[in-house]
Amino acid sequence: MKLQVAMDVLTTDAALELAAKVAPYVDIIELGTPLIKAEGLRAVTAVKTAHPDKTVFADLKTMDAGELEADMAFTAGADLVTVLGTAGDSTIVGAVAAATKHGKGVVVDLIGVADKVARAREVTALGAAFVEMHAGLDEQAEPGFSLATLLNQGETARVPFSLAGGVSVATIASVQRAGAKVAVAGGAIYGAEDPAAAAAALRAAII
Ligand SMILES: O=C([C@H](O)CO)[C@H](O)[C@H](O)COP(=O)(O)O
Repeated sequence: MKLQVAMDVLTTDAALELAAKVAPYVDIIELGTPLIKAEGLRAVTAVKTAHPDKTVFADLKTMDAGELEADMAFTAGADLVTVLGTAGDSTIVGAVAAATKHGKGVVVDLIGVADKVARAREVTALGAAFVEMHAGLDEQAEPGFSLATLLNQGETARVPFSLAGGVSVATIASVQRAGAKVAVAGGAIYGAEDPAAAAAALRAAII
């Protein structure tokens, strides 16, 4: 299983500083949606330039204009971009067309999708590289939130998936047991006093 750091910081400088600390321990470096909204795709170019050997993931959460937005991000240096699973099929097909043109990939983020298992299968058939079983920061803060539902949905879907929803050292082994190809960790890394040590601990917890 691969490890992805989600950089939900708000400036390119902070992203570059964080990426430099954690790069030795992660496979995929994600520029979070708030970062891209704050800094634009120049942040993607800056991170890819600093880490050409890493997979750079632009969390665009595209809902429309799939081909255009994906093309913009791939041109800026992204290797993977996200499109929302709640988007129409034509948006996902458009983004996949851009990915094919650039030799890159589309990840479909299932945040907010009611039937994640069914949608995961549909978008995989449309050409998604993998889906993201995702509970966002707001959903994680809701009373009664549990990672167990996401783990179960990932296992049940039987398609390639990543998992994001407050993944920590305590839970990353369960993410791997559920069959995820990528574990995504944001707050557990960027919120730690020592992000490099936190990333190293997550890496070490992968069996
Ligand atoms: O995608 C994310 C969220 O929508 C804000 O951009 C997070 O990066 C993702 O949830 C992973 O972060 P943690 O949940 O803090 O691990």
